[in-house]
Amino acid sequence: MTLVIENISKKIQDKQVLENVCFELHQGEIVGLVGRNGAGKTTLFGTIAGELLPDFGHIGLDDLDYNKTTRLHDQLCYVDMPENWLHYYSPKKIKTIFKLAYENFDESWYDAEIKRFGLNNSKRIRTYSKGMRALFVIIVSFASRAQYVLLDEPLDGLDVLIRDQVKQLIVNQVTQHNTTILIASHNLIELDTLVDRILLLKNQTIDRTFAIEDNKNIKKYQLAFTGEELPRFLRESGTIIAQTGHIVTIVFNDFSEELGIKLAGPEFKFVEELQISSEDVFRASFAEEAFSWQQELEVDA
Ligand SMILES: Nc1ncnc2c1ncn2[C@@H]1O[C@H](COP(=O)(O)OP(=O)(O)OP(=O)(O)O)[C@@H](O)[C@H]1O
Repeated sequence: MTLVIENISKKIQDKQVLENVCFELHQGEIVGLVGRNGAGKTTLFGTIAGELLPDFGHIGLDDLDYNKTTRLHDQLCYVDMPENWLHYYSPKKIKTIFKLAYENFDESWYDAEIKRFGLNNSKRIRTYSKGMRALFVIIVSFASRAQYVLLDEPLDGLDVLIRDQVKQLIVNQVTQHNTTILIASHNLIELDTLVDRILLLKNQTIDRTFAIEDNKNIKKYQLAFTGEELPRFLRESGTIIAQTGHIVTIVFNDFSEELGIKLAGPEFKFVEELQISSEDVFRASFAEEAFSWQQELEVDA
């Protein structure tokens, strides 16, 4: 089964938030969704889940239209706490609601996890702390046993110990149930340890998809140049994410043998390849904005 997001466009109050968003999610994948604040991640989740109607485009599960096929609705779970009305209810009550909504709801697993994490079964979710709410969302979403689970900032507000447990829950869910999980997060370091690939939402659309593990062409270097000026080919072939005097940290999206030869030349005092992370790719994708802010700060100072 494949979830197909096809040409989704959405305007909110005359503002184009999403435009021609296209991607597919396959069974058993964990995929990250990243973007700047206000990029439209939550809007995209709401649109995929059918809470918001797209202006154009459609969400398909294989050949069927998700929004128009009611029997598909237990194949996807998105709980957008705290906005969701569910927060007025206790886990005990929510169980009865979810059992009606999700045919394969795993009651015994749900009860066991609520108990294991010490969540109060009779207290309304709105009285929970931020971290407890986040934990509850993950438990109820996974207990639905929906094929597709959308998690918006699932690790936000969780302490380190619970975070480790939650990451384990995510991995177990995929290995044991072949669930597909789409995770929106600003925590790129943690995403790197979880996801198979990352979708970058920029300029209202999926600007790029990347997988750090598989992509041997994305490289990060730290180097010191010898001359007065930064060698021009660096700016043309890479994105500088940090510079202090003659020392530069640069990300190459498409590293080649030819570039490797140039870096070994006399223009550089030292050249060292560094381990790349999604955070570096993110910085490189928004380098122009970061650079213009830096310039504004320097003018103000
Ligand atoms: N109900 C609304 N009314 C007006 N504007 C909205 C509404 N919901 C979202 N927007 C606007 O749509 C844009 C996308 O918002 P959204 O919450 O989807 O972004 P996001 O990527 O999830 O942001 P963040 O990372 O900060 O959570 C923003 O400019 C936001 O102001």
